[in-house]
Amino acid sequence: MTNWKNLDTLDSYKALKACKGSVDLTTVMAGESGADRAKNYSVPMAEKLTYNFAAKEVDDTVLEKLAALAKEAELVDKFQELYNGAVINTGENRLVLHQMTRGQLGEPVKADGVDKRTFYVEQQNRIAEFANKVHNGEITNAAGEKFTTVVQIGIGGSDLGPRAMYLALENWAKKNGTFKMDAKFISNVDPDDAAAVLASTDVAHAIFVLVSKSGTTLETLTNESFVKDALAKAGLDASKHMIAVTSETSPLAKSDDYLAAFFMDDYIGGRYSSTSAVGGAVLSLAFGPDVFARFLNGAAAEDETAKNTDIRKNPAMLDALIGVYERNVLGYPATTVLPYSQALSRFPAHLQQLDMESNGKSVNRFGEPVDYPTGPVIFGEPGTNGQHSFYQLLHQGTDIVPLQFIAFKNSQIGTDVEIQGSTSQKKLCANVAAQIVAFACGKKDENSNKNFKGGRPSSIIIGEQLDPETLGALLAHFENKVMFQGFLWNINSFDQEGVQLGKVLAKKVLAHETDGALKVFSDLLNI
Ligand SMILES: O=P(O)(O)OC[C@H]1O[C@H](O)[C@H](O)[C@@H](O)[C@@H]1O
Repeated sequence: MTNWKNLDTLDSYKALKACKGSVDLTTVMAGESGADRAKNYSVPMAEKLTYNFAAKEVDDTVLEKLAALAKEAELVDKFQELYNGAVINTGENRLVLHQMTRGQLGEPVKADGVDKRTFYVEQQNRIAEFANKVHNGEITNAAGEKFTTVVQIGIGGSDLGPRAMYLALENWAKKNGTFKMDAKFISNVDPDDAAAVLASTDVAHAIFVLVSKSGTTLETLTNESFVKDALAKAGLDASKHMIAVTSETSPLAKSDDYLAAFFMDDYIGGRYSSTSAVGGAVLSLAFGPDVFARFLNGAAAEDETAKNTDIRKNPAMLDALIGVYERNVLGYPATTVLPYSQALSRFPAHLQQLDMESNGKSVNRFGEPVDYPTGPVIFGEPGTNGQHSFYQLLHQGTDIVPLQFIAFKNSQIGTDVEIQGSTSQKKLCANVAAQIVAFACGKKDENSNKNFKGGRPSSIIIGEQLDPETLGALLAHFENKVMFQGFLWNINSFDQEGVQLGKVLAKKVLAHETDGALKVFSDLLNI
């Protein structure tokens, strides 16, 4: 059994605090020293990705102290307990098994009377069989015609991850001949979301995937009715156009309203569910089950790296430790994810939920207030778009915001043009390289308005090309990073009580059970 202790009680954390200010990026990232760091401060990930931390405010001494912290906080041992089936989600008294959807990292885990790895693989196989039948025309609409579009209805974890993954692989699949069906997504309870998606969809040839782990989410159930209404108006039988993905214990699980139902369970948090049936259904329908399997393999390979006790061989743990150093010792309140890849346009939105819903906590696993900052604010946009938007603050603003770049050597589609001696892909990569050094080193100017102080830390994950395996590895990296940070902060990263209050009050507003400010706002909004 491991010891769960608050970060500020650990001796290695106290030692780490003494390192504050010891690394000046404007100096160490300049000249030969910068070149050495760029070469050596790099850790291999799975699927030919590398995590490079040359431009972080660390040196060998800080790294030594981070390694001591990893050991004292028993990070790898805690991960081991997690994948061997301990009740890590103390708030909800649940196991945490999302890594098991992509592999068996440790001992078999039995829960609810079944072997959990077997259960997840069974669901994958059921989805694969269903998707193959849709693709080969064994499952069709009532007129015997093939389905051409899949529309996912879900919100939060039942939307963001699957949507980001779909967008990440859409062009890759088209280029590689594995694209099967267009996918669309309806998430918001704003009627304009469902109405606009439905208006652009040939509903007679669409299969809808209703995704809700709990089966009780207001937005999703409302959108289900919205879609059923549209299907009825088109003279179609909704039960022949809709499948469900839910947990076996949810109210949806036993309903006859669906063509088929696929299951996840309570041991997979919504924001960790992209590799479960939640992502599996839409991605297998859109790209084929083989592509989904390759995505899982990439995630599994990255999960294996997270078992390593050596911080130079465990990129997620190293990334997590540096993040906590930045948050708690250096005092940086936010971080930004900047993929230099248009395919990852919704990846930052997914990471917002993954990170902030997991680690936005003020009490530890035992319900006691913690005296130190926990999860940072996280936001992002693809580069180079972000450069023409919010980078001004990142370069010259009063807050230092650590940056997390992601870039690939090759584009997905391969169509490119050479202008002024370079392709667009080279221009994209040149920009990310330039930004790393610009942020770290800055540039002196006598005109203070044009002066760049530098000293702004960044990391970069570099890959060959964004494909199913690299995407899986990338996703697993961030999931595992968030998990390790939760361990360091001694918080439960797997529940989300903070989202409840607003939902309860919204119900009161709709029932007109309001007074005070709530009543006035209800009137102002004409509810
Ligand atoms: O999948 P569902 O049960 O419908 O939940 C959808 C989402 O809503 C909740 O409010 C939570 O904040 C999210 O963690 C969850 O992913």
